[in-house]
Amino acid sequence: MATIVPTLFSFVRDTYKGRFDVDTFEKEVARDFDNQEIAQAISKYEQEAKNLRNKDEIRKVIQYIDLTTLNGDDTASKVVALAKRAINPIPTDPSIHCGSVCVYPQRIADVKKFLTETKQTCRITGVAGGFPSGQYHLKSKVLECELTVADGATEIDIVISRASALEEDWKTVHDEVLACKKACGSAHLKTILATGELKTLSNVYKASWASMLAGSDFIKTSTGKESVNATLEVAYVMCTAVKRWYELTGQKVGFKPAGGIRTVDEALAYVALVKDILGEQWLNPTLFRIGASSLLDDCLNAL
Ligand SMILES: O=C[C@H](O)COP(=O)(O)O
Repeated sequence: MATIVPTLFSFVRDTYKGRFDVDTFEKEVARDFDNQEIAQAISKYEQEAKNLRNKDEIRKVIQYIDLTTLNGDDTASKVVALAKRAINPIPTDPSIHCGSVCVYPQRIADVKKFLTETKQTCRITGVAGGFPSGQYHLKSKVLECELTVADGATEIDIVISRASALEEDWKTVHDEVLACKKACGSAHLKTILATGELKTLSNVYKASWASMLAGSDFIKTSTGKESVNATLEVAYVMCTAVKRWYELTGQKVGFKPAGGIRTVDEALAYVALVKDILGEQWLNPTLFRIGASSLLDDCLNAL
């Protein structure tokens, strides 16, 4: 049994890798979600968040944060200040670091230069691949990923084509993510589903599946630029997909809720959800991040 299980995992993984078969996809994603069951689970997570609220958990939340600025007026000095904050978010405790610093492609080189000159390390996330609308030629999405990695990004957050998703063209969604994954080389790929624009939970599940099939290292809820960003409801569906993927392939895909998460209580509800659906093993920055521009302020106020 001990040898059969890894063999089965690698067989399933190799069957899926880089391939998209419409029939197999449709069969795997043909599932409904019970809204009442999700609502009950969410109120449980919100309750548990209150129990989790203590200094140790808040310190952990800080380490999950991809500390983000994604504004048109971002400058070198602004992103360097953000990187300093991500490296040492709690001035009295140099052992704590944020998950990464997350900026637009044109600002990656500024962060990289600062880290090189000061001999410091920090993961650098670049949003790329037509962020945030996804309404660009694939060639330009791929080039943007390549350039962003060349400038020093260690992680790339791309966004799926909502047009293809809403037209139920899941093969195109998959193929675009796959092309970006190849363009990222060894940089980690986080794929944003922009769930607020996907209309149904079934679409959220399908988008999760297409993204994981294409090799995403993480799936992420939102860009922060949609009118509806991260919710516990879509987190429930995405983590259910991550769990199913793990059961089938043995591969752990990370989860990143992002957009509109501003308070410790909100963040801890996501922690409770991940713990319940995926287990403690997902609760570390390798597999769980929170994309946020202002959550760190509330964490520091609560310490
Ligand atoms: O990926 C991260 C999000 O863009 C941050 O969104 P936020 O500014 O609402 O925290």
